[in-house]
Amino acid sequence: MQKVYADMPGRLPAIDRIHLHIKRGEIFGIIGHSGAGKSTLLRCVNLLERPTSGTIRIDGEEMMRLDAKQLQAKRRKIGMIFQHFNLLSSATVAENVAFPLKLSGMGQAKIQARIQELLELVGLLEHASKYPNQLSGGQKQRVGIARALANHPDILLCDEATSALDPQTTNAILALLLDINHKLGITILLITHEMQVIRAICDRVAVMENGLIVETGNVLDVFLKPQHAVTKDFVGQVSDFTAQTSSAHLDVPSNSAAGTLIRITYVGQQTYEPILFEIVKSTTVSFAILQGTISAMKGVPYGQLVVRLTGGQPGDTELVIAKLRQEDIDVEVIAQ
Ligand SMILES: Nc1ncnc2c1ncn2[C@@H]1O[C@H](COP(=O)(O)OP(=O)(O)OP(=O)(O)O)[C@@H](O)[C@H]1O
Repeated sequence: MQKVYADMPGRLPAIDRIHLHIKRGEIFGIIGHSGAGKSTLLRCVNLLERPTSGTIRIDGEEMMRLDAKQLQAKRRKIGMIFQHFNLLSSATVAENVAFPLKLSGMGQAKIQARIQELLELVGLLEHASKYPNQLSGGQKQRVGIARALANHPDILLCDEATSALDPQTTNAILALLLDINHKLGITILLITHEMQVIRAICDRVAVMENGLIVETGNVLDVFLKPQHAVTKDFVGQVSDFTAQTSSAHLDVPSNSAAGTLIRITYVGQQTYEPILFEIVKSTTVSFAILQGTISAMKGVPYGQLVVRLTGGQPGDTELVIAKLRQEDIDVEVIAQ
C-alpha cells in the first residue's frame, strides 16, 4: 500500500510498500518518530485517508470497493480513539457516549442501558452527567474509549491515545485497553512514539521510518534482538541495557580483558532461577556479572546479563555456554 498526499508532489510518499497482516484479537503496535507515517497508515485502515495504491482488506472485505453506505456500516465496527480525545465539549459524558448509538439508529431505552454498560466498563459511572472540562485527561480518554466501543466494534484504532497523559494515567489507560482486549476479544491497532506503550500491551510491533516499515515482529523478539538502528534507538528508550553488539560499547574495566564475554537472555520463569550459578558451579570456570537487568513485557518477566567467564579447564567455557543453551537460554558471545 502507498499514500502520496495530493499537495506533496515531488516529495516522498507519506507511506510506501506497506504489507501488514494483523491477526484477529491481537494488540498490534506501530512505532516511529514524528513524520514516519504512522497516522497516515492508521487512517488508511478505516479510509479516513484513501491509499493512492494498494488494498485494505478487513475480514476478507475490500474496503476500497465499498460504497458510501457500506463503508459507513463497516466504520461502525471500527472504533477510534485520539490523542486529544475529540469529545464534544457541550455534551455530557453520557451524551458523548450516546452519540454513535444515536447515529446507528438505536432506540432511547437501549441507548440508556448501553451507556450504563459502557461507563461501568471504563469506570466512569458516577461521572455520567459531567462535562469534558470537568474531567481529568485520563477520564476524558475513558469517555473516548467508551464512545469508541459503543457499537461493539471488532477493531479499535488508537491514535497516540496516551501521548497527552502523565505516566501514571498512561499506565491506567493501557491497563484498560488490555482489559478490553481480553474481555471483548477486540483487535487493537495502535500508533505511538513511546516504546514503553509497546512493551506494556502489544503482542507484535512494526517500526516505521520515512514511510516504510523497517522492522516487524513479536514484541519480545524485537526487544531482545532489535535489528534496525531506529528499533535499537527505541528499545534503548526503555532499557537499562542497550542492544550493543560489541564489547567496545560496554562499560567493562580495561583490566578485565581476559576470558569470554557473553550476553545471556532469560525469559519467563527462567528469570528467577539460579541457572547460571548452578551450571558454572559444575565446572572450574569463574564468572563476573558486568551488567544486568530484569524487566517485564506484557506481564512476562525477562532479563539480560552480561557476564565474563574466566579460568577453567580447556573447553569448560564452551561447556557452560552449551549447557545454558540446553536450558533454552539465549546466549550471545560478545567477545572472546
Ligand atoms: N494531510 C496531509 N497533507 C499533506 N501531507 C501530509 C498530510 N498528513 C501527513 N502528511 C505528511 O506525511 C508524512 C507522514 O505524516 P504522518 O502524520 O502520517 O506521520 P506520523 O508518524 O504520524 O507523525 P506524527 O507522530 O508527527 O503525527 C509527513 O511528511 C507529513 O508531513
